[in-house]
Amino acid sequence: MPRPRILIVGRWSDQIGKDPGEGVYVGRKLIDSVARAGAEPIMVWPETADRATALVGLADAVILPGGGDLDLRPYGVPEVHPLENHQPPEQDAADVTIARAALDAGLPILAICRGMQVLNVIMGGTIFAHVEETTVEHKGVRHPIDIVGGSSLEKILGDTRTVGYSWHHQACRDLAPGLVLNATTPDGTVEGFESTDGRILGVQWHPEVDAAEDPIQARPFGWLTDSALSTQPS
Ligand SMILES: NCCCC(=O)O
Repeated sequence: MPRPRILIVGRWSDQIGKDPGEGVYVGRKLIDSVARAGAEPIMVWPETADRATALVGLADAVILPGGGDLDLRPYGVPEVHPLENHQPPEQDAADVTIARAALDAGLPILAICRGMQVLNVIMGGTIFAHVEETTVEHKGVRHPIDIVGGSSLEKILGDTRTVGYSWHHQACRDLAPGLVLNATTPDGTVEGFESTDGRILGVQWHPEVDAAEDPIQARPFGWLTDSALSTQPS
């Protein structure tokens, strides 16, 4: 069976390239995590919904990676929080068009941090524009989580109750229809969700950061590869 093809939406940066100084990239740890799980990582940067649909048609699964903040104004949040760090509209369009196309195609999706928040709002959920620091530090730490018993996440992570590297100032508030909570931090922050049909896994932390050294953090990529293989024609 061929290695499944996993699309990863690129991240915009003004630190890449010489002229005009903008580029699109995927972090090395994310690429390595996918390859190590037995799949082929393919970076994509769609600029229209039609291109996103065409790209998704070539793939077996999708990763919506982490990154800066989504502009929430198109999703019913009129005020921009002063600490929001919006990405260029092209970044939001790339993530949203691929996410919508993957949902339409029924492809497995691993949504990480920003990707999880993007998926939640486009499916009809809501986001906290800024989460004040509580008893749980959310910036650059590995913190404890409570995992919902019987969830897919529990099957994936087993007995571990500490997430990998986590850095965020926003968080999912109300989950969209079709998504169910699978993990929270002790302060109640949403740390993960999954779809009722088993095709979507969202994690607020970044499993790719520790996946090379920590086999548990590699498991979400194994889950995505297995899910992608199960959708390939036999
Ligand atoms: N909002 C983008 C994901 C990272 C963060 O919440 O800071």
